[in-house]
Amino acid sequence: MKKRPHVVVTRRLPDAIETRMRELFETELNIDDVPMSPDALAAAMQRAEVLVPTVTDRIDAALIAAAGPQLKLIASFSNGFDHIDVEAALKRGIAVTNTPGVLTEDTADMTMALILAVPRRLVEGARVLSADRDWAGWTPTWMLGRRVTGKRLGIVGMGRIGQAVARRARAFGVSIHYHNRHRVAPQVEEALEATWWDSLDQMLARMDIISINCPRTPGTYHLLSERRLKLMRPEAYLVNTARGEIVDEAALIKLIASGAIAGAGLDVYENEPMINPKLLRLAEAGKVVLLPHMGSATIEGRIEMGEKVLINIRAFFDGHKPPDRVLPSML
Ligand SMILES: NC(=O)C1=CN([C@@H]2O[C@H](COP(=O)(O)OP(=O)(O)OC[C@H]3O[C@@H](n4cnc5c(N)ncnc54)[C@H](O)[C@@H]3O)[C@@H](O)[C@H]2O)C=CC1
Ligand SMILES: O=CC(=O)O
Repeated sequence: MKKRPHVVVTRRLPDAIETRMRELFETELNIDDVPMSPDALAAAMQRAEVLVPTVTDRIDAALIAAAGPQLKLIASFSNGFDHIDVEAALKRGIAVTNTPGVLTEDTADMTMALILAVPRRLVEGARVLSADRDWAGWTPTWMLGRRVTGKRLGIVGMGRIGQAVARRARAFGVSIHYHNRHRVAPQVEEALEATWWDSLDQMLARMDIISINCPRTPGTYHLLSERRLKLMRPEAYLVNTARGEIVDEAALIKLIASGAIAGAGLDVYENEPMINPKLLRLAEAGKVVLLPHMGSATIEGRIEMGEKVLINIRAFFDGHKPPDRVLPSML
């Protein structure tokens, strides 16, 4: 009988996925769900043929260099793969896979929720009834936000999630603009009635809402730098459900605090899980809505991500190319 591959999983996964994983592979689970230290990850990479990490595991070049020769596949339970030094892995002959597509709609829903929540002061309003309970009733001038319909949305990164955000925003009467590494296919642009901006700077200066939906790569670190954030209009909002490091967080905080940008809706942060206390104060003041990196957090999505991990591992050990290989052209 063929030897079952030895798989190490770094965090708890949905029950159904863990059960199936145990049926199919020689599986080590992280039952306590405590994040693995770099030493624990290094040890796991010494014994595993397959590592199943998530976005909270930093698989850097040093860890990959120290991995045992039996490690053949890093099958990440995530869409983004910026936590893995893919180039170093591929150089060592270790394949890398991710779980694209199955969390597109969930993450776009959460992005749209932030696009609505920030200008319409949703969280502030909800807090009035849950905490203080001192609501004196409806008044014509209290708790006024900004209208969403008729506004211009600029999407940075018009891939799967960016396009799904555009589809939703159109239904709210928002006009779609985008900046992407490459212009998207004409039929996609046409269906979304989307306007392409070759210049990110020019787009930033004209939009009411900016949504960040590009991956974190060496090229997108602080893509929204202080200089670029300063191009935004004082009435504009920034929403980021991609990765914290794409935005210069300290500059964003400064500009919101000074009124140079109206506010922000964030699901991701530069130093997760640490949150800059100044951001928490802005949240108290109703200037930002902060979510704890939960863009893809649905039961359905997490099960489908797990299924993708299973399929990728099986395909690899059956001698096929796993469907969700991260290729050098994607880096
Ligand atoms: N908050 C959350 O829970 C989640 C966050 N994500 C994040 O969302 C990101 C996007 O996911 P998908 O839409 O599935 O990826 P995708 O690969 O389909 O789309 C990304 C788009 O960004 C573009 N892009 C790359 N570099 C760019 C640059 N410098 N400037 C402008 N555009 C650039 C690409 O050309 C591509 O069209 C992931 O990489 C991940 O970091 C993904 C899932 C859940
Ligand atoms: O941020 C989550 C992911 O899957 O990427």
